[in-house]
Amino acid sequence: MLLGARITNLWCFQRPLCTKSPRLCAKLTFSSLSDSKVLHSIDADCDDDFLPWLERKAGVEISSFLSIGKSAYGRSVFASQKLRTGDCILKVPFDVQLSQDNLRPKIKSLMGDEIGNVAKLAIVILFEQKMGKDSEWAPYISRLPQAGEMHNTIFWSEDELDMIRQSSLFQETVNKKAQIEMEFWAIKPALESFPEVFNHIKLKDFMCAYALAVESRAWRSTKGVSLIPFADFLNHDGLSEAIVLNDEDKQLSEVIADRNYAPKEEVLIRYGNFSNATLILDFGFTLPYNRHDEVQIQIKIPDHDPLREMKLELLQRHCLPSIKDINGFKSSKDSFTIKEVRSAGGKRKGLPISLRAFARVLCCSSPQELCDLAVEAANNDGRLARRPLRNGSQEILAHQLLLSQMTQLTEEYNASIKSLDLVTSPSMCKRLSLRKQMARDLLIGELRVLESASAWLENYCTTSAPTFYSCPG
Ligand SMILES: C[S@@+](CC[C@H](N)C(=O)[O-])C[C@H]1O[C@@H](n2cnc3c(N)ncnc32)[C@H](O)[C@@H]1O
Repeated sequence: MLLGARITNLWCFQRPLCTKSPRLCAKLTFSSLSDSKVLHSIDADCDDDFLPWLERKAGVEISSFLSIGKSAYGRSVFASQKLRTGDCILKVPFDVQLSQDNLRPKIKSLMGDEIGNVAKLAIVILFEQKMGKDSEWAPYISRLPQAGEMHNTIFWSEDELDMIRQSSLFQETVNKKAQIEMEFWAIKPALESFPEVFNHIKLKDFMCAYALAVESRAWRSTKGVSLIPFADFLNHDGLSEAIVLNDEDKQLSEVIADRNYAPKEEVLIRYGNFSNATLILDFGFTLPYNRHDEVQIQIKIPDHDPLREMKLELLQRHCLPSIKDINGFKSSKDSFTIKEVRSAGGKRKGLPISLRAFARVLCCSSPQELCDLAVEAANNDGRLARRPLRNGSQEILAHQLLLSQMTQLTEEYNASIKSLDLVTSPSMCKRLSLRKQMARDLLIGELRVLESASAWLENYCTTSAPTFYSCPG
């Protein structure tokens, strides 16, 4: 739930930690996941003593409303009594949260500014893990997931990654692995100064601490990023309105119930508005239906286009490298993020304006048309091709071009989804079938986005044609 560096930057979440101001974080809606989930079993063997331990450490009560139990998705948190909307169900003081401040001073002194907060927190985890029972955090650290228990794509084998090659998540995973590796080599010399603790530390260990313990369960905080014991046992529901809030005045993190809960019901929060791609990369799971799914598409100006240089120059002059339009769509040069086109109050929202502008430029067939666009931009807000082209048939052509790209991508996605049926191993293990299901959820979600875009484009091309043709020039 930490920051990530998805291309879109949409996922710059270290987990969205709201500074508390509205008492109840958002409007009240009922979460779909939580409706039917009740306590499977209190994890009596190991978890009955966790909250009392944390409360002793904090010197204050953390929650009288919740208990830890097992869910279909590992540990989870359940209502131990009736909860009402607006109840503050847990409060975790900052001083029982783990951050880079917990780094031993000797180790800290060897870490340069080039080492990021996440890497530093990962070292804290590794250190406390190595201390074993002697760690003052042992009851918490021992409950963090082990390597092999999580399914973030950075842990997928090459064959498994092949299942998602169609999605931009494939490249994001490659980039992420490279980034973690780079950080590991940067900190390794410092760690080697403490052979008694970090003896023979391997990239794999660092990667686990980085991704397992930190990225999937740390929140952005004033200290960079922090692990919030107990709060991080809460599972995710994309429709929940409850999130983790920070109260800087009281120096604690808290969660407010976004609805009523019956005793023993699983309590869920929303980690953020994350697509399945983000959820797999950072958390190692997907939702069967995720309304935040999105697709990265790249559109290139063909090499054989005689106006290529002129178009590139024009785009560079008028389009900033990264643009966020009013609908929250982000894009950079020739790469665009599209979301599901929904009908909002009967009015369809459409595709990102920047993508449509790009297509309009792409469709120009003479230097004069490009000059006209440049003049129009200069006479307006400086942005290129934000309005329908005056030439109606060109406008349709631009959108047909997008439609053909969407159609091609749709076919490729359909083929990838179909080929998942062929993915099997002699004894199809639980891990592979789980990851296959995640790949399916991801691809199906992205396909849904593409299909909605195609439908919108088809409609635009059909319904707009007469209007454009009737007002030439
Ligand atoms: C912050 S932890 C939540 C506690 C976790 N279940 C545990 O056992 O410690 C986040 C992890 O829980 C699991 N998880 C949370 N919500 C989920 C969901 N809706 N579906 C599947 N897995 C989920 C994923 O493994 C995720 O990486």
